[in-house]
Amino acid sequence: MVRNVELSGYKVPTPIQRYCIPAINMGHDVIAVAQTGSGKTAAYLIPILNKLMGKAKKLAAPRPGIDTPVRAEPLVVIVCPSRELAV
Ligand SMILES: Nc1ncnc2c1ncn2[C@@H]1O[C@H](COP(=O)(O)OP(=O)(O)OP(=O)(O)O)[C@@H](O)[C@H]1O
Repeated sequence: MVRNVELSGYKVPTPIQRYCIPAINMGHDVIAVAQTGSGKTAAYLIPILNKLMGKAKKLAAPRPGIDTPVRAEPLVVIVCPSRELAV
């Protein structure tokens, strides 16, 4: 995960990321407010992706002919205040 963040060109976390990423990694719920362009998206997506990595089997939907029990369920809900931010 850290390597991929570095490959994205992110060398230093923004202030909102510095506070949010450790808190989310510890399992806390977070409500954060910061101005546009301050890096809020990565502040929640980096720890979310970190938690989801390695859980592909759990995320996979059941498929016909495959005996291994797998299930599909939402693990993350991201709420946006407008349609434009969601697309
Ligand atoms: N740690 C970082 N280092 C360098 N660039 C970053 C970092 N975090 C985010 N960025 C870049 O800064 C830009 C703005 O980030 P982003 O759009 O995620 O901010 P935001 O706060 O979510 O904005 P908005 O309020 O519009 O949703 C993007 O191009 C993003 O790739």
